[in-house]
Amino acid sequence: MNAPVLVINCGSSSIKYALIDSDPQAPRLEGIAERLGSEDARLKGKNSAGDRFNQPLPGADHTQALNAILERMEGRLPAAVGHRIVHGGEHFTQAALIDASVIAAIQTTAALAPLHNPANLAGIAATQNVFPELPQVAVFDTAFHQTMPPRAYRYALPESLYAEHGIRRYGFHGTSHAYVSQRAGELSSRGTGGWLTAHLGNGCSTSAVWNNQSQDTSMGLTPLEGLVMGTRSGDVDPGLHAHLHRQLGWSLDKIDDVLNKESGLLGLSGLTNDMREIEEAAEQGHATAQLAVEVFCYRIAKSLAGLSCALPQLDGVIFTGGIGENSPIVRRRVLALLPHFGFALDNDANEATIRGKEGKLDSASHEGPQVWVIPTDEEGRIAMETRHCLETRV
Ligand SMILES: Nc1ncnc2c1ncn2[C@@H]1O[C@H](COP(=O)(O)OP(=O)(O)O)[C@@H](O)[C@H]1O
Ligand SMILES: CC(=O)OP(=O)(O)O
Ligand SMILES: [Mg+2]
Repeated sequence: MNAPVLVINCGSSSIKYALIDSDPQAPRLEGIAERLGSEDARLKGKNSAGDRFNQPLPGADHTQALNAILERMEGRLPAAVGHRIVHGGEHFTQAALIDASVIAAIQTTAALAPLHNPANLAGIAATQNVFPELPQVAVFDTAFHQTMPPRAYRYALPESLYAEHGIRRYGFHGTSHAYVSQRAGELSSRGTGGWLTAHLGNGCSTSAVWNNQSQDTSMGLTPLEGLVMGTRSGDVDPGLHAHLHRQLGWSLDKIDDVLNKESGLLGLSGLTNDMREIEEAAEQGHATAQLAVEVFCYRIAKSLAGLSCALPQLDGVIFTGGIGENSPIVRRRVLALLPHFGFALDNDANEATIRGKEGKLDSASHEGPQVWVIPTDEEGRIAMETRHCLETRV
């Protein structure tokens, strides 16, 4: 299949897209339609010459935005559409060609990812309207983590909650953890072995990967467990919900909203969910911004140290995502909290590896576990899995 694949990552008010050729080096048409449903809706992106555009789409919904995206395809029709689907439950261990039964299965897991799955389903419906002839493939964030053993995915809860209601840890950002760990295996003298991966974007998660298979990860039943994120709290005491309800009279919806949308870096700093701005404020002496960076880094280090138990051998750590790829401060502070692991960060390499650069950050002649920055490519991996799904279907 040589024609390009259109990759769609559909959120509740945005559609990220990329048109990806079978030659991974070919330029991509990519962008984001954002603030959909509002008067400020717009389509931002770049064309094949690399020129950027920013087109207002006042009041546009998902279908109208997809039509506008189609007009930016420069006459190249995709052969298939690959959708990022956040939660696939235990139904999906790999990508699936979308039909009525796949849609029904995604609907049954929607309750477990209320922020993500309904938007992903809306994206499928809108794309089927605009491209009724094209095969559509679902690529799941959870699929890569289906190799986790029970000791990692089971909560210590009554058996029936797992057996009858699917309450277990699933993990997310699987396409990213899979891509960066595989890439490290290709680039590093260590090959595929034991890698700790830290995907630090708006959502943040860590993973322990052995021989290209996820052994454990920081997110759980939902993408709220684990690290401190832009607006998500990550781990809190499981008793917190009852406490807030009984002591402050908060409803479950309010608690859910506060933990998902008002916590994390935003909650701690009281300023913003954007790490760039928090680092600037911290630099200028802003105490809550300093605390936000400190808690953020400490929780990453604590998670990586914990996940190392899942690996028979540690070959290295990989940083990725907007923060992992661009923040030498976060990388330095996380590694400084792991002195027993034998990492040896080269400060110049750390400072220089930003803005999409791939590289190893170790001091020369270091033989311990390695430190890598590998820019993630969720879209490229989704396109690859979409092709694979269509080429191997019986
Ligand atoms: N130069 C930088 N320094 C620190 N943080 C950065 C830098 N550039 C981007 N980021 C942070 O990356 C995060 C967004 O990550 P990204 O992976 O793009 O998000 P998403 O999960 O939406 O794809 C934001 O917190 C942003 O501030
Ligand atoms: C699962 C998840 O957290 O995704 P995102 O980082 O795109 O919000
Ligand atoms: Mg991202």
